[in-house]
Amino acid sequence: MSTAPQAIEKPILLVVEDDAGLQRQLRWAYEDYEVVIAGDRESAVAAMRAHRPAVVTLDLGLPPDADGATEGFATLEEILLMAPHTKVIVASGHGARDSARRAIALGAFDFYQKPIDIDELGFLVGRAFHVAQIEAENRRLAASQQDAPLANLITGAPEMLKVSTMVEKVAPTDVSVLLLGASGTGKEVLARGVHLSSRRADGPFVAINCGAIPDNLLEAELFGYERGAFTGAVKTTEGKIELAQGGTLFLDEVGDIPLPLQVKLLRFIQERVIERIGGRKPIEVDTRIICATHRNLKRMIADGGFREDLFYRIAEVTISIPLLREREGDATLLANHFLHKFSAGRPGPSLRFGPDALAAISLHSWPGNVRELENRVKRSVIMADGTQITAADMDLADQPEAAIQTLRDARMISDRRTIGAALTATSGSISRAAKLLGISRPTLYDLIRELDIPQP
Ligand SMILES: Nc1ncnc2c1ncn2[C@@H]1O[C@H](COP(=O)(O)OP(=O)(O)OP(=O)(O)O)[C@@H](O)[C@H]1O
Repeated sequence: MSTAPQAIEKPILLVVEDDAGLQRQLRWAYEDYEVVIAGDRESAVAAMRAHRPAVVTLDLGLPPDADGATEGFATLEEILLMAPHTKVIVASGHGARDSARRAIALGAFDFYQKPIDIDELGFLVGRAFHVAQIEAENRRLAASQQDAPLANLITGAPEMLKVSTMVEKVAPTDVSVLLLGASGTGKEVLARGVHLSSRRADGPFVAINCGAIPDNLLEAELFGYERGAFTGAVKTTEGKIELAQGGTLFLDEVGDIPLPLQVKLLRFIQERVIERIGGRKPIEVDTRIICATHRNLKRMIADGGFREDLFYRIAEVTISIPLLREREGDATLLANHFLHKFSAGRPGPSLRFGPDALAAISLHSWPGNVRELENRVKRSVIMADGTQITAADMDLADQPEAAIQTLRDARMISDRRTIGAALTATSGSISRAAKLLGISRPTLYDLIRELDIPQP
């Protein structure tokens, strides 16, 4: 039994040519393409709309200006306006090099001189299809990378890969997520990642740093107010919660919200309804809440600074983000990423890190985490003379001090890691974790406090 050969779709080549003889010749010349012919600007534009060819050959001498090039240029411009990535090969009459040059300046891909040599034109057409295909593939790749929810998260460290896997798992669900991490560790990057991989990705992502807004203004920022609600309330204003309707609300530094406001926030989370300050109308808001803090909320609960009921509402899933110095290799990786970002478009030869800068990057303890690294690289791009960035350009020249600090840090890092793992393995049970670690419960408590270890 024989199977019918599968029809392979040929790429479409649009030939814009008014000469009937040449039209016939070209129609049969290229068997690798589906040739579509157009004799003037109007039919060329119609064919573009109908077929979206990747490659077009265009005779500049089109009616009503068959002896000039105005109609040809107008057609070229319309094609590129409609589909800027089209590869247009223009045909110019003998001795019309200026026209060819102008066509290239307008965005034509290439040109050839009449009379037509079918083989030569075939070669140009083949090359144009090849380039068009590579460019289309690059655009597709770039778009898919841009759209990837965690595209902005640069990391090679296993600890962070675990974090991004967790983000990908919780994102499609509607659970509340609490991100625990020191300043500059990328909490907002991850919160955005959760939003972008969720069903709310088309809705707004509204971020508010509760620690940066004075207590007396925070309520108005979050809940909004009606005109005349207080002195200075000149017009009704929506709060951040309302602005996050249909999307995600990111409450950064949630531990900084004062207790009375915590009560109001809890009520919103339970009832999904808010009232603006000075307003009487309940407003329903459908939003997902992601919180973050660098504080130890469990300790705050014990000290009476944070409501336990609110904690359980905002922390259905908790994700702990490691410090930059705990992510092996990431400081160098990120430094190169930021160097690339900040030196793009800079005139002169490309910059790279010199050996002392690279040593400083891996020895420094990065108390300000990724944000500090980003700022230091930005600074170094401005300060660098020549092509090599030095440790001094990053303001990291005091190596011995950094190294000594690193030894102490190394112990802390290892202690944090081991204790964190024991707590995770025992689902946060202090007595079982202490047993696993071979230390007493009070010692473990002390270490948790001293090393500021978030508890799962
Ligand atoms: N893994 C990463 N890859 C690339 N850029 C990152 C990464 N982590 C953080 N950044 C960048 O570092 C800066 C700080 O990150 P982000 O604002 O997310 O941190 P944060 O933990 O929310 O900080 P803060 O607690 O101070 O608000 C941002 O410019 C962010 O784009």
